[in-house]
Amino acid sequence: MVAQESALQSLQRWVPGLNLGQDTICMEFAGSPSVCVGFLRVLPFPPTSQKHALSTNSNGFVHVKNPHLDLLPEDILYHFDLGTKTHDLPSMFGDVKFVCVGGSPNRMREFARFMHKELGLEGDGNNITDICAGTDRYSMYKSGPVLSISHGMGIPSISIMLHELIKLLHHAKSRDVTIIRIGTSGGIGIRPGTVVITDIAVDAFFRPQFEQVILDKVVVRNTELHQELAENLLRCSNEINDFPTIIGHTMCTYDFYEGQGRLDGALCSFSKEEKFEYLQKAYGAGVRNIEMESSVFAAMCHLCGLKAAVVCVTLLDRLQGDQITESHAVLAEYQKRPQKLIAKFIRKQLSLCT
Ligand SMILES: O=P(O)(O)O[C@@H]1C[C@H](O)[C@@H](CO)O1
Ligand SMILES: O=c1cc[nH]c(=O)[nH]1
Repeated sequence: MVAQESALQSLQRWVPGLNLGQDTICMEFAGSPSVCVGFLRVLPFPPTSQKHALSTNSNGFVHVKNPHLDLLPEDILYHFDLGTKTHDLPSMFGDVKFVCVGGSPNRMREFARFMHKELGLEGDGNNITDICAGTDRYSMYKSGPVLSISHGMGIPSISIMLHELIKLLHHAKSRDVTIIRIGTSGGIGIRPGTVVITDIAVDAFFRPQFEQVILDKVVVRNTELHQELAENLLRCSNEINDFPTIIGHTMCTYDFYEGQGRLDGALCSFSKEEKFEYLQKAYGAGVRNIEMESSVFAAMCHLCGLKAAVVCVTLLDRLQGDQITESHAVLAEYQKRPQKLIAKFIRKQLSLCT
């Protein structure tokens, strides 16, 4: 009990306003020693400035927070079909400055081709090869300093990819990396085709946190994204002036159907009225879109010192319906919007445009 109290006191120094309770929950913070204490209840919004101070990474390298890694003779990144002994990761990835991730392998290949052209790289980019061709779990393409990777659907899939990606960037000694998820989502109360830049990812209870079960404990992780990066991206979109873009909260769910309040799944255990009440409540809490990866993405990037953003286009307004009824051509054009925005941002960062 004595040890627990002193850990709690030290946590309170990091997070003023931390509330003690009887829940079996742990809270982790970027930049702190690996703090994990039982019997805590945490307030949802530790002050922003404090959290950024905690995650500041002075040398620009990507943090891995796992002391066991140093003991491995070789690190096999199994789902990428890459490894520290079989591949020269620093020469393959040491120059990476931007990592863009999204659910679909085809979308991420198209993005890599698009970036190849946007960066004025040699050739037409059409013969760009999948670095992870030895596995069909994920696809990975590299266009100059831009890495483009697919992550599949949902939290478990993107989480596995991120563990291996963060280790890859660490082994490669990549520095000052910005990572952006470019995806699709369902909007709430906004015009389909609107691009939402996430300020904070929230769970299905609208709490800005991600809960990860580790051994027999629930560990609560912060899901705030990089606010300055979000505002910078919004400015880029205003300059393009081609499609509506807003900053808002993104709700991350474990399911596309019942988990997102849809009435059209194989199962549905609630009424139409309950669905609307829930979505209106989400809107009232600041949620403007729903997808399935942002919370773990924000949490892992924050802990590892990666500057991260989530930029998702909305395919429909969930207050108007559940089914995605737009034509393939319209959906394809919508999916291109986050890509155009990120291309503009990267070009600006590399001083390739004003
Ligand atoms: O990046 P994508 O477009 O795959 O993200 C959303 C969330 C789920 O993965 C999927 C559901 O259709 O789309
Ligand atoms: O409604 C939607 C559309 C895309 N992706 C989601 O997760 N939900």
